[in-house]
Amino acid sequence: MAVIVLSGTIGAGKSSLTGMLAEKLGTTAFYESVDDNEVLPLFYSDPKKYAFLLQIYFLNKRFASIKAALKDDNNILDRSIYEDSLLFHLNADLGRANQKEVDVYDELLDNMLERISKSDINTAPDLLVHIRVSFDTMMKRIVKRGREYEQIENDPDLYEYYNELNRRYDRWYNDFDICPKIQIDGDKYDFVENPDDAEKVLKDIETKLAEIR
Ligand SMILES: Nc1ncnc2c1ncn2[C@@H]1O[C@H](COP(=O)(O)OP(=O)(O)OP(=O)(O)O)[C@@H](O)[C@H]1O
Ligand SMILES: Nc1nc(=O)c2ncn([C@H]3C[C@H](O)[C@@H](CO)O3)c2[nH]1
Repeated sequence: MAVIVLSGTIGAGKSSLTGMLAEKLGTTAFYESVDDNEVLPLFYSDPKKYAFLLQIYFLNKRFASIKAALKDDNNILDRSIYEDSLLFHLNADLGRANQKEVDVYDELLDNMLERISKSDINTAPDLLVHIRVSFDTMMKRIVKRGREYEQIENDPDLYEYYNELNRRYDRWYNDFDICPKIQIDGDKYDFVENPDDAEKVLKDIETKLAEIR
């Protein structure tokens, strides 16, 4: 059994492409807990207080989704577990988590990752689909989607948070070597509004899947 995982910064288009890909492959989409996530608005209102709690919340949900997704072939997860650490370490570097919290988190994540390591072909993802967007596109998409707590007009500090997150994502993707990967240009391909772009992106992913299997 194997899964396909999406990755990318906030607003990159992961949920959108997850749904499209699951429909195309006739499989199930597993979405990140957002609308039903009571910790997320708390985190945006007071990041220092809630960064660690949010991270544990996401890690727990993510692990449950992975276990459920692994029950069938080709299910799609709208964010990989490998990005959680990137988000948490950014928050820690911004002083929103202390060293003890970082140590506990890193150890917990390592423990969980042992169960889905790249040496285990039954649990490691088949493919990571990374949607890369420029900072400019990221900002436009966050506005377009309109989640209140993510808007810069409500919290100007988010500008630097998003900017740094986007920069770190580029490095993270280049270094990623857990499973085969493919990058989608989310600036170039408007796969949400343009059916030709959607077809091209889905075809590229299917070609890559055929190549690696
Ligand atoms: N390629 C695209 N072209 C045009 N609009 C897009 C594209 N990708 C996403 N969008 C739009 O951008 C917004 C964010 O997309 P989506 O929710 O899929 O992102 P996400 O990566 O899942 O974000 P998050 O990590 O915050 O959950 C939505 O309004 C979506 O319709
Ligand atoms: N701090 C933090 N750590 C995570 O692991 C994480 N995963 C997602 N998110 C935030 C980003 C979007 O606002 C929203 C939807 O992706 O949730 C996270 N935030």
